[in-house]
Amino acid sequence: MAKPEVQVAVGVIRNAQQQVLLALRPSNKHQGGLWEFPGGKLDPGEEAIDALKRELYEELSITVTQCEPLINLRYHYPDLTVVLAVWQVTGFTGEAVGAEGQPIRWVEPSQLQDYSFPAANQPILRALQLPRQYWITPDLPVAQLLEGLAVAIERGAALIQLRVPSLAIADYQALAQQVIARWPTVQWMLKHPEQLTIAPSANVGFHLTATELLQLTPAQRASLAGGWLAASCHNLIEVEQAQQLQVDFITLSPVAPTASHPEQAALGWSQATHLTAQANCPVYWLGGLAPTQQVEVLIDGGQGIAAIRGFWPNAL
Ligand SMILES: Nc1nc2c([nH]c(=O)n2[C@@H]2O[C@H](COP(=O)(O)OP(=O)(O)OP(=O)(O)O)[C@@H](O)[C@H]2O)c(=O)[nH]1
Ligand SMILES: [Mg+2]
Repeated sequence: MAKPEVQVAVGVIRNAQQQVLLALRPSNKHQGGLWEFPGGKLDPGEEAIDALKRELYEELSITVTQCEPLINLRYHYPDLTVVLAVWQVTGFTGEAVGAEGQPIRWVEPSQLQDYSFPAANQPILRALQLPRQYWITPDLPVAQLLEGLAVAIERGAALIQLRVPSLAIADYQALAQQVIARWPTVQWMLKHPEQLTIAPSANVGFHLTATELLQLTPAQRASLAGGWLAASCHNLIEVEQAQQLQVDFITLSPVAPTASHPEQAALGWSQATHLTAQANCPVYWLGGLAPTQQVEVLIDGGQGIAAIRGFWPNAL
């Protein structure tokens, strides 16, 4: 018999202190005894956003006034497949209470890793830690690059891929060490580690090309576990490989035609939406997008936008 599949709307609720609300699932329920983001199943014919509002009123006695999509996930438990539409709730009225008798708790985002969640929730935790913009460096001479980085970081760049293909590996390694030391609060994504002697850590991860992703073995993946691992994807095979190897997030490109790669066929918006729905991890859309299109990307399931020219202060 086919496994049942349930559609679920889930809210990551933030209060004014930016804490996140967790509820304890009753022990007699599916995934009981674990902490959850409040929410519940869609009624037949109900839209996810309406189910979110209804469930949060029923379970917590709050009325949602402002929210934005965070991530859409499909997860196969042994007994059940869940399709989670996860929203970030940034405005609500009323005071949250455990209206069904469930214990609730406001938690600092940095403390979320101390709680046990259903297995489906891992990508939600990653999406929460990642910003909406993924900055990719243009291939510039080092002095100009450092100048641009200083401005970008000043403007809020928090996740940056150091991509400088024209640099020899020794020079790239020196530059990477320099920027990590100078801007330790930035999350740096470096190129493939086999050529580098920098280890993954809390603020240093690696971004694989699609070719590197397709060649990555589970053992190599395990050796990269100390930091974020990302990969560039352009089609379903790569997206599935990323999922298989539990890559933390991906870029999907090119969404629209770009000046830099005019020969590459663009995915187009609907294919990008389709691949994002298959990814089960945070997806940054890349290529031919303006930063102002961020809202549309979020609505269609993306984590946000990745860009080179679109973000960089002096990239052109
Ligand atoms: N609410 C919620 N459900 C989750 C999360 N993660 C996760 O895998 N689920 C799964 O999603 C499914 C639906 O959740 P639910 O039990 O809240 O549904 P509900 O409020 O409609 O409850 P009910 O079945 O008592 O009417 C469950 O199988 C649950 O295990 C999460 O973070 N929050
Ligand atoms: Mg529920």
